[in-house]
Amino acid sequence: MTSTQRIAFLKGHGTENDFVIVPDPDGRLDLSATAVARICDRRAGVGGDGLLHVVRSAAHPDARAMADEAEWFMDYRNGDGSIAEMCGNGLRVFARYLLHAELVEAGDVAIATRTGVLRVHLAKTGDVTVAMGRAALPEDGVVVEVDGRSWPARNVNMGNPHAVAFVEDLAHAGELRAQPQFSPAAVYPHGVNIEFVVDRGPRHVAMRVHERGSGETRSCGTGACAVAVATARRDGLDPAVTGTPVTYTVDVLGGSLTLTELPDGTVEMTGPAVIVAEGTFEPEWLAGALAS
Ligand SMILES: N[C@@H](CCC[C@H](N)C(=O)O)C(=O)O
Repeated sequence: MTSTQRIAFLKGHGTENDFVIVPDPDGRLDLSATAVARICDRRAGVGGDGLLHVVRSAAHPDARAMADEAEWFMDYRNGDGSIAEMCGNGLRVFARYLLHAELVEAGDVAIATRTGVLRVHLAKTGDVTVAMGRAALPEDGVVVEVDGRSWPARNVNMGNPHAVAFVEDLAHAGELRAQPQFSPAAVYPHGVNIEFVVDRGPRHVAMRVHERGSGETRSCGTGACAVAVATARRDGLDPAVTGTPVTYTVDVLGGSLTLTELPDGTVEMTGPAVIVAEGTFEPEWLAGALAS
């Protein structure tokens, strides 16, 4: 890229988990962690919880092997520039962008991610449904602690790591300006996303989340999946045993998501995905960010 080129970006969100979308079909941009953090900076950059780098699978080393199955790769980055395996809200927004840019047609779309190829059902408008794969729930005796209170937490892996703690009051999670303490540290060698959950009614819960690499966000799609599965097990429900799908509504600060666990153990997530704005980076500013 030369400093005179105008590079486009878009802004989007899914239940107010917001993303800078950077289309780069041929994988020409070298997005270092520092460059991503500068773009996601809410005061000195565009601002977002994370960044969705839109690249053809064939043009990215992490996705080349999936190119026959999925033309597009979601190269997701957290707001601090770190790479995460998966982002559920991001995947809905990514799919909405592909349709918006006429890169795919409405219907069923396969998208490559760092957890493999995932399938998205995309109507021309409205909510997006994503097949998020299976949750793994190893029994690890995880404990989460905030401001002197502690709770046992369920370790749930949705491609990325989660600790789900059931609390009496979401305010007990505190200000979530920093990562809550957790133990044993060895369970999460690469960090963890931590969800705090309260009951709202039958098969209906609410959560707050502290995300690895982004801080407190107003929603986390993989977190909502983890919460739905952890709540189902707490409630004595397991679709793999009963053969009956189980659906939970999970309220997040930025809206509501619907999660269904199917008898084959996979989880479907349905929720909004909104493109908010389109623009171009100032070439000099972007050149500085990319060089940092
Ligand atoms: N907000 C995302 C999760 C993004 C990745 C996460 N912060 C991690 O590091 O694992 C979602 O909607 O799933």
